[in-house]
Amino acid sequence: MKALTYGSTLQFSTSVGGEIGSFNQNCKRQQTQQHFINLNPLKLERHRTLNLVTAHVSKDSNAHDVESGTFCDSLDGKWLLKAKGREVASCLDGQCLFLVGMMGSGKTTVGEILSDALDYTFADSDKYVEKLMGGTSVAQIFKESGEAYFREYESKALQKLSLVPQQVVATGGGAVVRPLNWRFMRQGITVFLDVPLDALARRIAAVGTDSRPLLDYDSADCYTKAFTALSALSKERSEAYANADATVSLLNLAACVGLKDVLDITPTTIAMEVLVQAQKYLNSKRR
Ligand SMILES: Nc1ncnc2c1ncn2[C@@H]1O[C@H](COP(=O)(O)OP(=O)(O)OP(=O)(O)O)[C@@H](O)[C@H]1O
Ligand SMILES: O=C(O)C1=C[C@@H](O)[C@@H](O)[C@H](O)C1
Repeated sequence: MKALTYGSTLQFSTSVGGEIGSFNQNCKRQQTQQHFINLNPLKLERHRTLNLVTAHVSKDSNAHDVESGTFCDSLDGKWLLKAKGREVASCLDGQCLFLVGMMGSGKTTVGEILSDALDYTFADSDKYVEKLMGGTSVAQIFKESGEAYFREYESKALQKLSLVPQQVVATGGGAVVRPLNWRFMRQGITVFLDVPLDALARRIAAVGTDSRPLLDYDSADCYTKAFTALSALSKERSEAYANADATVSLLNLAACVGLKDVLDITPTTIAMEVLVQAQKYLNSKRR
């Protein structure tokens, strides 16, 4: 049996039913190539005891999965995410969590997972704008009425959404540029999903640029036009994204879980890191 040693960096500390358990992920692979998941037996609610001391990782097949963070998508990983979610929800005390980041950074995908972990509802500000506009798509609004018009409605959407407690909100990629929007987002906490441009362009090229009007402007191949437009937008917006209360850097996270390609990090692993960073921020505010 292989085992993983989890020592630091990704710290999933859970407090459930009064008992504390900790899940520490050591990013540095042991010289010996020995892997060992060492988790304290966790006393669960309803007196169920989950013994997470060992995760059975077969020699050949599953070791890579664990190292790559797929562990987080296992049953134990999902349980840990839920436990962490409860812990962070109690610190949030009903405040919303706003995800900010470039188009394709995973705000919707990760946001839905987070809402489940926190027992929050999920809202997508682009979808909210479409609802306010009687079902007209964002791409159509850009085409028919222009970006400035869309931005007005985006601010209205964020204002409305900021009034509803216990929500995870996936914001539009450009929401950060308007100071007014920060007033609404500051009602809750903001987390920036920082994804390298090349990875964003590869993701977007896989689904096409049709629904993302700011990227759909010339006849170059999908990857090139996405990369070119994202680079320009990212330059304009990097300072604004840095205003977020916490940042999840996919580059750091990939290094941490021993992955070469950030696109191999699962949404559940990213969601866990959002919770870890959000909690760090909330704790620092308390001090
Ligand atoms: N960690 C991930 N692993 C694999 N695919 C992902 C991951 N995160 C996002 N994706 C995929 O990337 C694409 C973009 O993700 P998503 O829609 O969540 O991003 P977004 O930040 O909400 O984008 P936008 O601001 O443009 O609406 C989707 O096709 C989604 O399935
Ligand atoms: O980055 C942006 O400016 C945008 C991102 C999308 O979420 C949409 O809000 C819209 O396509 C504009």
